[in-house]
Amino acid sequence: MILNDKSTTKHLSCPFLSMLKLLKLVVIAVDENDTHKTLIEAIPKLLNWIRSFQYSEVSEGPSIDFGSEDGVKKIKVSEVLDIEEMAWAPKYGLKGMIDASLRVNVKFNTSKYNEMIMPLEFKTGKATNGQTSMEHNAQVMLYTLLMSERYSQHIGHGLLYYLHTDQTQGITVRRSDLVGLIMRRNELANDLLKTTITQQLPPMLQSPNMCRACRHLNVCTIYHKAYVGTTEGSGLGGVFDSLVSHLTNVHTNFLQKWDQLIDLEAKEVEDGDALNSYNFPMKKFESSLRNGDYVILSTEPGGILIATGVVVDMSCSRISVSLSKRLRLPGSSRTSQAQDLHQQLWRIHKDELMGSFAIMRFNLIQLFLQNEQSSHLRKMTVDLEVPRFDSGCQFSQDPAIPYIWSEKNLNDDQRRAILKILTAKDYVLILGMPGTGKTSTMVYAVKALLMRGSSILLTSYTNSAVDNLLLKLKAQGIDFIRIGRYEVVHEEVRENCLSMMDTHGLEEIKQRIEQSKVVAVTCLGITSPLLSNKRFDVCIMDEAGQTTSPVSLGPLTFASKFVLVGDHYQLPPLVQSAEARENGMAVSLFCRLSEAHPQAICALQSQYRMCAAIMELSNALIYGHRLRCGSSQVEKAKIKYTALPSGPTWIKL
Ligand SMILES: Nc1ncnc2c1ncn2[C@@H]1O[C@H](COP(=O)(O)OP(=O)(O)OP(=O)(O)O)[C@@H](O)[C@H]1O
Repeated sequence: MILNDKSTTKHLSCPFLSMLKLLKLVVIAVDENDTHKTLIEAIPKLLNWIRSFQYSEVSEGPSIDFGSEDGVKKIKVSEVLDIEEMAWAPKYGLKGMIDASLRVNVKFNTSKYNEMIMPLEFKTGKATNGQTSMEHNAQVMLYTLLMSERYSQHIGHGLLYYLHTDQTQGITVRRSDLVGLIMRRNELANDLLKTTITQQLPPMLQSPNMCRACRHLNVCTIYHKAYVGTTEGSGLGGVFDSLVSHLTNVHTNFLQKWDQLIDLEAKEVEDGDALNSYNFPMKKFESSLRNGDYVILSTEPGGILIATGVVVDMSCSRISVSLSKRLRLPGSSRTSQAQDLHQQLWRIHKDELMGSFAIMRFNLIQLFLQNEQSSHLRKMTVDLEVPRFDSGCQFSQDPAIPYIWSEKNLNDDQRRAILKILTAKDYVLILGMPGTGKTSTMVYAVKALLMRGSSILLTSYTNSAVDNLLLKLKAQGIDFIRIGRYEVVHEEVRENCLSMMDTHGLEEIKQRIEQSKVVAVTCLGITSPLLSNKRFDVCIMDEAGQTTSPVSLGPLTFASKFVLVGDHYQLPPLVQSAEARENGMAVSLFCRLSEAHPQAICALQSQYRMCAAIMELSNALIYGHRLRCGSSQVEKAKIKYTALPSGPTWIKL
């Protein structure tokens, strides 16, 4: 069926629409019809490739040029071992994802065919000469190295297929080329290592032609300015100045400080107990893994990376990981595959690249880019400029103000907090002591902002805090979109996840996101492609007192003003490295802004969770008697306890 043009096109194009929904192709900002057309046009070429290269007893296979040393060879593909194979070689410090891993029969000068394993790399563009072609060749050569390690055999050839020109090129690996590539890799690794030890970055290339076209130019120049500082050192003259002239010493010190703190914390986590290995079935285990964590699966012993996935379920004896494709051990035969997988001892560890540190670094650098949004956020969070508020009299026509005054479910503190949010031009800090109705206040703040027509990004560090707020919004009949992986979202909120909605194609997805006034996501979920290019009037962040600054900054970049809700008297952000903690990593943005501008704080002090005697303990120890009971019922509340005849002897009434 796969080799029949019509049915393959039909087969591949039908699930395409639903695939679009799942893959959230909104990110690449392409027209759905164009994408569809590209795919449909590619299918005949791919089928043709498969037809001509597939193994046959009768045909010789196409002739492929493997370069001056090996010349032209006839080749036939006898088996596709894997597609998108994760190849990771800790020995060389390299990893990659191979488009297709093939078993190939190659006819050398004799009449005999030799069986070989080789990588096939697809390129959608043309075969060019110059730099690009060199990069493609180097990529395939490195894949052969990774595959040699993975399949425990020497792999010395590879294939490159250019879809645009329908050309297949053979690549013969020369030892000298590999040595050159490994040396470049080592130079890079050495520079990175030096950076972590001496806090000095490698020099810039100082090549205006190459640098101007480089997509990392912004980030590279910002780091260069922070660590080295000079225009001469950049080798880019005026271009460098135009990219970084907006950065002051305060900015570069901030960037350096947080960059180093993130390094310290990342090092601690990597060296610490983030690695967990389990055997199937598992004995009882202790783990720092959580549902929803991105993980890497590798074999033990050997440390060969097999797959990446997401933890979807955990109990004390079992861990379930959702994988994007079938699990397969390289070198294992089809017949023994199931048994080999079962007998394998597995190592499962957190994929930190997909995790918080990469996002923290990304957020940090975003703050220093030269654009209007970054500039405003920088003024507030780095320069600590005084936050501005409108005077209430400007809002005589604003429906949100009378609504808040008339809302009976709010107490005075909560009302004052929401009015402050409505009048803020930059940001507000809501200090919510325990049980004082932070969540309820956020719900009514959302209602009031919606009356004004504002768009709102709701966020928090944990999925549970985001969903807790959403459940209350739902109870009030407020519509929202929840961005996040289905498995980690509260089941009553799942129908608000885009992947669960009945949408028809990209345009509708884009429209729904565009039109939705309330979008909710965790602080680390902001890298979702669905949020690219989306702007909000306000970002409301819960648990802000427990979230580190570089994590908090991410969601704030999406909005014109922000509301941080938290209580820095409760738990600070969790920081594992003692050195990072001592140097300020556990000081949240909420805490920093509270200390810099107490006038931006609105405190919720009436609590509904503790009777007077219990509250007094919190008051005496932490809150300096600012906490009060929200009602006399709360104040006098008592638990009615009826002692059971066999009840614990230590409880005495
Ligand atoms: N204005 C109010 N009048 C009466 N009860 C209220 C009021 N505001 C909140 N509550 C009640 O107080 C309790 C705590 O509210 P909520 O969960 O919103 O507080 P929180 O500050 O988010 O809690 P936490 O300290 O766990 O973060 C809830 O039972 C809620 O119904």
